[in-house]
Formats: sequence, structure tokens, C-alpha cells
Amino acid sequence: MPDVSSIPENERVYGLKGVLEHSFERTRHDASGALADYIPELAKADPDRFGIAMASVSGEVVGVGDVDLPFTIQSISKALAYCLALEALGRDKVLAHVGVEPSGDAFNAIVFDALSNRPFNPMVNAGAITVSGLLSEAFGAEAFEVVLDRFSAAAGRRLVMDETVFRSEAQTGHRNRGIAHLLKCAGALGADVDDAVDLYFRQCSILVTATDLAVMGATLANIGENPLTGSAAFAVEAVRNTLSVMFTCGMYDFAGNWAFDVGVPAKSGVGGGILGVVNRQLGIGTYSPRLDAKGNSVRGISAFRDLAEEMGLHVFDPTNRGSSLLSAYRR
Ligand SMILES: NC(=O)CC[C@H](N)C(=O)O
Repeated sequence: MPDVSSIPENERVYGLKGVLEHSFERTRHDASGALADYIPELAKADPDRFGIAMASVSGEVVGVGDVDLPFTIQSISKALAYCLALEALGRDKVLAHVGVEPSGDAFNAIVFDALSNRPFNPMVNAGAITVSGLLSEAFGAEAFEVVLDRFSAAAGRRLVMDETVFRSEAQTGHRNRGIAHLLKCAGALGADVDDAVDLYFRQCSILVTATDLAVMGATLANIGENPLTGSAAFAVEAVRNTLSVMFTCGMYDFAGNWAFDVGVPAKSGVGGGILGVVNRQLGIGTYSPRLDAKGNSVRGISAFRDLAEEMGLHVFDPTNRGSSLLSAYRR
């Protein structure tokens, strides 16, 4: 660990919380984008809410703005469910059903890899529904409890599902049901269609806060062990594989831009959350429900860009501090 006196004064003075406060101030004024409304219940969110939280692998948690406000995890669940499936079923079994190539298409695109008849990757709906199918086959009637337990272990507190959002999506999710039927027809989905989409809609309806996303991110950054509780949430090998797919596919058809500008593995959800992972250092969670045309949170993207620039988080950035990142921000 470097001597604190070698760290520039301005960074020492502000600490992680100060960095967040500045970033929040620089990004909070953008009111562009719109709430997701294809799941009717999501259109009821307060569009002005905004929070940024960070959790370190050494257990420090800081936040600014609406970091304790619950919202549904939505597609961020895809990354965690994939991690669980890799661990429970093994990588080969999962790879036989879902690929790891970016699709370049929207999250809800009705498109499979023509060569293999598999969905492109587990971060778009087709792949995520297939993963939910694998989990529902593996765990039967207990599948949602298993998922909720693991998500809770990653967040370090008992999470619950929002029944109203679940029902809203279950009643209107015809496109996802259609995707599931096509997956079944293509042979990618082994599970019963209704079981697979039921688990998928339930996992998407789990309530989290920006702070939870930060702690979940820190759990992934800490290769599966929650740094606050000390308990293992995910297997090491599964975390490695999940972060790889988050890096290349986590932001749907914005994944290339994200890797270019921000340069950390991340996953977004149409509830307005983004979870980012600074490997071996930090988890970052943002919440702002106005989305861009690709379904990613507008201010969430701005906050991540700002933090990546400010802190040198991009994996290939010459200012990336690697393992001395946290000591640079120690007060
Ligand atoms: N991108 C998302 O967050 C989509 C999740 C949502 N439950 C859906 O399948 O449509």
C-alpha cells in the first residue's frame, strides 16, 4: 500500500464520499430521457430521483442522493442469475444453451444466433429467459427462493419482491412470452415456457436500492464474497465468467460505447438502476429512472462516465491506479 503522503492532497481531502458529491453535482441536472412504460407499473416512478452509491471491497459504503429508495432490479438480475446458473449447473451446460457473443441488438430483440440456435448472450432477454429456464429446471418450485437468497447474500440484507410490478409485467409481457416460445421451438429452452418466464418476471421484480447495487457490485469485485458480511454469495469461477459477459454485453447495444468510455463491467435495468464493478476494488450503484432509447438510465450513464474519468476507473486508462485505488481515496 503506498504511503498516504504520496497521494495528491485534493484526493486525500475528499475521500470517496466527496468524489461522489462532486460527480452527483455535475450530472444531476440532465432531465432528458423517459420512464419505461411498457411495464405499466414502472411508469409510476418519480422521474427526478437520482442516487449514486459506492461500496469498497474493504467494506466502506458511501452514497449521495436517493440511495435508499427501492426500485425493481429488472435486467440487472440477468447478471446475478447467470452467475448462479454457472455455479449450479457448470459452465459447459450453461454454454450449451446460451452464448457469450454481443448481439448488437436491443435487449428485447427477437433474434438468436443462427449457427447454434442459441440466444447470443445472457444479458439480453432471450438469453436471460433461457437462464431462468435452466434455474427453474435445476431447482424446481424452490427456484425463486434460491435466486432471492443469493441476491440477498450479495446485497447483505434480505431482499423482497414487488408483487405489483411482478403482476404488471406478467400480465403485459407478451413479447417475453413470445421469445420464450420461440426459444422452446429452437431447442434452447429445456424448461416449461410458463415456469421460465414466471421466474424471469419474478427475479426482475426484486426490490433493491442504489446502495444494494453498490454492495452487490462490491461482492462481485471481491470475487463473490460480500465484503460487509464476509459470507460467500457466488463461486469465484462463476464471477469471472459473469464479469466477462457484463463487460462485453451488459449495456445491450450500447455495450461497445460503454466499454470505450467507461471501461468497467456493468449491467443496467429498465427500472433505472446500473450496477458497475471495478475489479477487486469497488461496486458502484446508480439510480435514475429516465432512460435513453436503448433502455439505459441517462444520468446513470453520465455518472459512470464522470466517475470513470475522475477516478481513472477504465481498465485500460493510463491513470488507472489498480490495487492502490482505494488507498488514494482514503481520508
Ligand atoms: N432491460 C430490462 O431491464 C428489461 C427487463 C424487463 N423485465 C423485461 O424483460 O422487459
